[in-house]
Amino acid sequence: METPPIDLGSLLYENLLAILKASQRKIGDSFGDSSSFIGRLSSKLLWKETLLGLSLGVDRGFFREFFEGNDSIMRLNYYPPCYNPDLTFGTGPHCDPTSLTVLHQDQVAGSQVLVDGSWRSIDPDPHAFVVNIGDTFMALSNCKFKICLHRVVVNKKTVRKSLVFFLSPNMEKVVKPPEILVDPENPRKYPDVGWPSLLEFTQKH
Ligand SMILES: O=C(O)CCC(=O)C(=O)O
Ligand SMILES: [Fe+2]
Repeated sequence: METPPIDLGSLLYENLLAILKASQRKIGDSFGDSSSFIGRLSSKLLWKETLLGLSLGVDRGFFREFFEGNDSIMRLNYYPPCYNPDLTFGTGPHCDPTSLTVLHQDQVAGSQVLVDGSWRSIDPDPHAFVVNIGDTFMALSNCKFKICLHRVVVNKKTVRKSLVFFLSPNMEKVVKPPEILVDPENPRKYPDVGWPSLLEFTQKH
């Protein structure tokens, strides 16, 4: 009998939403609670073992092991209105050094991504998360997944807020793709690199 296809998009969305809802109550309580939330979010993200693992054909244990004891962080961004929005950015063009970024924006537009040489807005949608590939995941996937350059523009009138979760390995980890992603046609694109060195390199270049 054929197994019904998994709706990975819904699975991801339902999981993230449940965890974020729980966190909104908890973050107000104390920092201790918010850090335990980060632990839960990173260990329960089904997609890091299913969506990404499946699409790469990588054994699910690989990501579980790589992200064990991860040093993920959460950032709350606040962009005040700007008198001269054409002269500055909320956040200048950059790629995230971390593995994966899960972003939830409020109803104010501002996030943009570079596609084929032009900047495109990511329309705010309360029912959607924006998921970015970071440098670490690009190296881990032997460049099968690509980083994306993004930025935030500001506006004259309205405050903008966003909530960002950065999935990162712990500082002991060496970033190295699984063997299944390396063969003579797809040689290693990067040498083995410790996560702290990769982080430092991405911040300096
Ligand atoms: O606020 C946003 O939409 C994006 C923020 C961002 O790119 C970041 O915090 O790395
Ligand atoms: Fe970013």
